[in-house]
Amino acid sequence: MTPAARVQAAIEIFDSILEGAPAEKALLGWARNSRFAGSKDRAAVRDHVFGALRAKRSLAVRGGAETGRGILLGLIRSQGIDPDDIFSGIGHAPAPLSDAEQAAGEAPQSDGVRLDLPEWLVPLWRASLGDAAEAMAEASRARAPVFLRTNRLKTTRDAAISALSEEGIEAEAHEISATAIVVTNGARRVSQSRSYQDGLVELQDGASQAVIDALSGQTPARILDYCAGGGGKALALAAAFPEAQIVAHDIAPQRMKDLPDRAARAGARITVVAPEDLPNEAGFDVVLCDAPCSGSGAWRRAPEGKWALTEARLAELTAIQAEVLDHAVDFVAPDGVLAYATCSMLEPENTAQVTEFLHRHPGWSVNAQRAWTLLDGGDGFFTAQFSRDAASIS
Ligand SMILES: C[S@@+](CC[C@H](N)C(=O)[O-])C[C@H]1O[C@@H](n2cnc3c(N)ncnc32)[C@H](O)[C@@H]1O
Repeated sequence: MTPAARVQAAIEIFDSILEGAPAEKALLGWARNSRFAGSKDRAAVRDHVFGALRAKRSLAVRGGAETGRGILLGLIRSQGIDPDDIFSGIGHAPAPLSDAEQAAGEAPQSDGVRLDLPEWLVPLWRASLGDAAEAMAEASRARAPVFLRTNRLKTTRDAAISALSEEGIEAEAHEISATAIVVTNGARRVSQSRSYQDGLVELQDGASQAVIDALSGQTPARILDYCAGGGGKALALAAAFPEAQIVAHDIAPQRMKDLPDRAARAGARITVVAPEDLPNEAGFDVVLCDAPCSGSGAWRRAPEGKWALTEARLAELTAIQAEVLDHAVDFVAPDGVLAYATCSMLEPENTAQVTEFLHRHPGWSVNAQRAWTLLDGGDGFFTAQFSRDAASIS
């Protein structure tokens, strides 16, 4: 495919996203119907679509319309490419620009457009991030780095980097976590590599790994991953605490369906427990609640979440987060730790949850709290650890 044909494909895919199709589904549908497209074409089209999604509002202004064509025109302009080279109408290229499209492209006006955020979110974004708000909005428009976690059950970080290098994947250690590796070249080959398939490394964001590092002062015998989902954190817990029994739970147990296979590949022992069986369990030294959240710290990876978030949805999420904490607290051993985490940078999901939890649960204190922003290299994350006050342990 020519560069221009790739842009035309992205325009059509973006139109179906604007009509309500999930981005991954729209890309898959296009790939299935475009057997002529090679892997480089698919990667380039995907980059266009996700690049456009991350900055949808400002690009629509630059391109003069909230359509696939307008937004992709905005993307081409933002990349400093002459639109006439792409919008030529030759072969499978998009049609030449109209006079109106030639004239479009003025600078974005409102804060929401300039920062590429939904308008209602701008004040909350500023209140949550303070001086870093603009930098974080800008960083949310960039592509996320590909992070791997060294699986310490099988290897060391240096050995994993060497093994990747032998397979032509360049990677280096990242300071965000003692297990973190960032891929500098060959990211698309990771999932097919021996290093990945043999379980030396897992795909996991760096800040996600740092949340597990934050528990390193503990010597737990039993750990409950209360919101285990696909099991990324459960696997990291199993590697960080090889002596501990790790129990994985999720309100939607089908989300954990791949966990036994992932654990086998990683050489990790994880017990998956069904929600109806959880009441038979108690007395965990660590209970981790990696709660459902807005995902605002991970919008570089999942930009659709940015545009889908509404005030009502945020209120729903904060209610679920409080409920998760209130249920999970019963599973914590008397001298155990309740750890809360979100991949969000929004205050109502983070410090406000901590304050409200302490109000609802007298006799508990926070003993550690930490936030990571995109400037730390990984996703935006938050964690807090609670424990019972000595006087309330009987
Ligand atoms: C952020 S995801 C977990 C990601 C996972 N820990 C990982 O590292 O891959 C949040 C999970 O919480 C689960 N969840 C939502 N409400 C819950 C509840 N009330 N109790 C337990 N899990 C819940 C969701 O099904 C979802 O899988």
